[in-house]
Amino acid sequence: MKPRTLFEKVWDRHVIEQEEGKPAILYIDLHLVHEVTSPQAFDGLRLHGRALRRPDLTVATMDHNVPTTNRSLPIADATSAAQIDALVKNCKEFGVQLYDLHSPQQGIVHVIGPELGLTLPGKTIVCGDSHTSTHGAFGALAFGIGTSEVEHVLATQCLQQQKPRTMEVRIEGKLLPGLTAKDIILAVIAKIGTAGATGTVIEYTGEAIRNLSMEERMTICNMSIEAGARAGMIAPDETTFAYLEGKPEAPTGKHFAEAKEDWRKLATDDGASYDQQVILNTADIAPQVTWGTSPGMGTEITSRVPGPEEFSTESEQKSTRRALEYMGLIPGTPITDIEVDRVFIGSCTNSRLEDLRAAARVIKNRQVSSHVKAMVVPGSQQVKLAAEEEGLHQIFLDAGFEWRESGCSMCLAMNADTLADKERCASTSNRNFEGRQGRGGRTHLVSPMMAAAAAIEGHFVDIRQWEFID
Ligand SMILES: CC(C)[C@H](C(=O)O)[C@@H](O)C(=O)O
Ligand code: SF4
Repeated sequence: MKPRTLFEKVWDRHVIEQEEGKPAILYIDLHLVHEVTSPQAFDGLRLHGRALRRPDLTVATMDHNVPTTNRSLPIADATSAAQIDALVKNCKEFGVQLYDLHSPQQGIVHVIGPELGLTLPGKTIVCGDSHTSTHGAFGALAFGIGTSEVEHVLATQCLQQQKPRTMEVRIEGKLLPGLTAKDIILAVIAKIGTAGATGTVIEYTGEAIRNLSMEERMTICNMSIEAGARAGMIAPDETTFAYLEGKPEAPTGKHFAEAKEDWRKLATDDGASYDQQVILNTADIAPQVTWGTSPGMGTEITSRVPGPEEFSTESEQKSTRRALEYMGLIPGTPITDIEVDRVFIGSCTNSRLEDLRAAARVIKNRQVSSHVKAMVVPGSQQVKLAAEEEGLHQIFLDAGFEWRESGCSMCLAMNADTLADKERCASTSNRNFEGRQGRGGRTHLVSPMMAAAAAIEGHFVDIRQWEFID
């Protein structure tokens, strides 16, 4: 048989029908649902008198709209309250397991899937959410779908899909202290651009990737979509299996051993080829800070804010000019001179236990700068609890951070957590679009360590040169 990539193997296992020149029909193993992109889909089912094809393969949580403060109070925002109520009602009516506002397993959909062991190697996973690519860290084929497709999957458990092309992103070298998975993926996007991987599924390979923990791998796959890719994947290995063993929904005992043998077969075969290839070495990557209004507008902490003339095309020059104006930045300013008003540690990119540990290590026995307001929003209630058991919350609170309940929060400001006009934020999230964290708000994407150091110093600092206890 012709050597195949990880993506091709998972794809082949799920094609139900493939007519020449047409999209394939894929079987979907897991459908994750949240409150923003599901109400119309459930309405559609009702309208056509349809039931759910596989309620047992459908799991819902509420994350985008949920308050991160006291949850016993009613939700003030009418749209948020309506979406949350609709999800409760729909899940009840259609028999879907829901982790609601008061569930100990509630959290951002891409954080709870892996932590519950729902996300497994070789699965096809969809959700009405672009960052579904996160789950590819386990060697699943996981991608975001639109609301009409959500309805289609609810009704049929299948999806029409054009076969994507493949791209290998190989990261060579080792990660030195201060450099993180977030810096790798921001550097990849800065290099290839936000459309660089359009129409492809990325497979991340190389020594640096193999040495990453599962949580770090999720950070990488999470942002694949910001490079334009359909999905990002990493071949499952011992790190993956160790993470999954004992997770509530993962196979157990003999079944786990059998599953492991099967999952091992998913790795890309020797001699398989990709349609495109990008190679980076960690030696050439420094901690990253975005300066503009797209995740590709990023640079190194040791660098300066670029000017429009540094870009070759007229359209790049125009978008740079506009981004600098929106961000209130002057070309030539050293990145380390940029002062921040707010720090947000959270989102499905960087709100897991290891992220919180990394940030806590930086801030321990220090104080948040007097002109900065900083908050930590754990990705799930389970992350929150685990962090509290280790005393991380106390480190954050002692330093002057707020410690909140889990959800998307200020990643996209659909709840009450927003930036004010012109407020500047060091954020561990994945999108820095205009208005993303609140109208007129200015977002700089960074790693949790870099965000923590910015909270303390009040401006960006090179974490590698900054003294912190390791
Ligand atoms: C609300 C949802 C549709 C959206 C997405 O698809 O990604 C959100 O999660 C985001 O990060 O912008
Ligand atoms: S945390 Fe942000 S990126 Fe992730 S699902 Fe929520 S809104 Fe989207």
